[in-house]
Amino acid sequence: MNRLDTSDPDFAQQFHALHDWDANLDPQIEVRVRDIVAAVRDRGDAALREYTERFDGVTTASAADLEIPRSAWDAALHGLEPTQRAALEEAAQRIRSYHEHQRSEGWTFTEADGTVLGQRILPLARVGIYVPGGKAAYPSSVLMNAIPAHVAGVKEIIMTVPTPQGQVNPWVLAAAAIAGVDRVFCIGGAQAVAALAYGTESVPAVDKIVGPGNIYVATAKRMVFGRVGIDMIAGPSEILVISDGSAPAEWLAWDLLSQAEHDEIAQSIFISWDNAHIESVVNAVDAAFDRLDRAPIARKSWADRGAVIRVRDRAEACAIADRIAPEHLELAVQNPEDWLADIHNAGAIFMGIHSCEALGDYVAGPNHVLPTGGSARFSSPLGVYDFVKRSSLIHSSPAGAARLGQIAERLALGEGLTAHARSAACRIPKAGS
Ligand SMILES: NC(=O)c1ccc[n+]([C@@H]2O[C@H](COP(=O)([O-])OP(=O)(O)OC[C@H]3O[C@@H](n4cnc5c(N)ncnc54)[C@H](O)[C@@H]3O)[C@@H](O)[C@H]2O)c1
Ligand SMILES: N[C@H](CO)Cc1c[nH]c[nH+]1
Ligand SMILES: [Zn+2]
Repeated sequence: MNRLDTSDPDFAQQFHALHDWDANLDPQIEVRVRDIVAAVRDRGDAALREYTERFDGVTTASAADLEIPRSAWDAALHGLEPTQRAALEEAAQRIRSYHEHQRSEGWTFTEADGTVLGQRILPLARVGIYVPGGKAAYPSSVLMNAIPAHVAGVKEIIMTVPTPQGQVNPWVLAAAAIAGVDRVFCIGGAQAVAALAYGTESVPAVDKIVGPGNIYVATAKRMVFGRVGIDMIAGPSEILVISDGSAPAEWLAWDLLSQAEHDEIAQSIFISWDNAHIESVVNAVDAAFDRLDRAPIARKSWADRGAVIRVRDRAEACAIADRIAPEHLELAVQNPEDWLADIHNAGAIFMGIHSCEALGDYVAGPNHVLPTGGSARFSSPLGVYDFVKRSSLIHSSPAGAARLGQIAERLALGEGLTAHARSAACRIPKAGS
């Protein structure tokens, strides 16, 4: 774990290094992803089946085997223990009711001359949701991706999820059944993104691809953007905990490790001004590893990318949080509402010592697909707004066309665009007519 202290003269340099999560990524990844995307675009199902065999160890007798039939999801749902099913259903219900608040309506207004202006909002027709499945299965991510799409009114939701060595996670399938997914394909990585973007004989092309994934998924999403919409480029998961010492060290250790266990390149950062509290949390983290199923992943993440930053005071803590712009920010402090005015950049803010990130990851209701890598400076959690598009409406009255036509004509002539000028001018009644 990296130890930083804002009073250290090297702080700026060390802080910069902490941020650079993609500095050591293999540049060959981009080359490989480009080849995969091109192959799926050009050779469709044949390439998709080859990559699914190579990267996930899944051999298919025909392209039809890439799709997981609805009967399998229904069986998975019915096979869950009643308590497991109730947990998924309650999480789904809470996520749905939270996202219903994000619905927005179109609007119009009428000007004095009768011209009507407005905006229409319509759901996207077909979206692809990428559910990660390489190192762990994420039924919660099925709910977080599919439910806002459903609330937005998307007509068709196509889900892809890799199934390494053919292991289909029943929770993932059950979540698809609960969340209103329409079709599920057992494909992952860059090849799944390419299939959704370009379509193959089996996988329909979609309008937008959403959902988190590893570097292959993120790189492929970046490449197909423009051909289709994407939600964001989500990098490895992150948590930043700021503590005034009011939470037990052990609670905060679990919070930090809850992100470290996702991925070797996930990042957990702890900030406080209280030296004794910092040491207690560091010791609590060290003592916790042996109790983790995914200890090797968490150890590596904490060792390489984890950090403890000692600050002088609360103002410095807020300034650093804003510079990091974390995916998740836990304000493990008393009166967290007093801090909000000083925090501007964070994907999700967990307020007070009882609001741990795990609640938000699964069941609180807000979305867990969040901007990472500092992109919370300019982007937002996945939401219903990601599954709609807006069209402007212009319904000019004759009087409006006559008045605005004169302005448009003048501006068009200024740009040297004669057809534009004539188009506007021909709607201006001639004097005396
Ligand atoms: N932000 C969120 O909401 C959220 C939620 C869950 C998970 N995550 C993150 O998503 C990521 C999931 O990663 P993952 O790997 O477990 O699953 P993944 O589904 O993103 O990736 C698995 C796929 O990667 C491809 N792949 C693996 N090695 C490859 C190689 N050498 N060459 C080409 N392709 C290769 C394979 O096609 C495989 O199917 C983690 O970083 C996790 O932290 C984020
Ligand atoms: N913390 C992840 C988002 O960064 C979401 C997740 C899914 N399951 C557990 N956690
Ligand atoms: Zn998590």
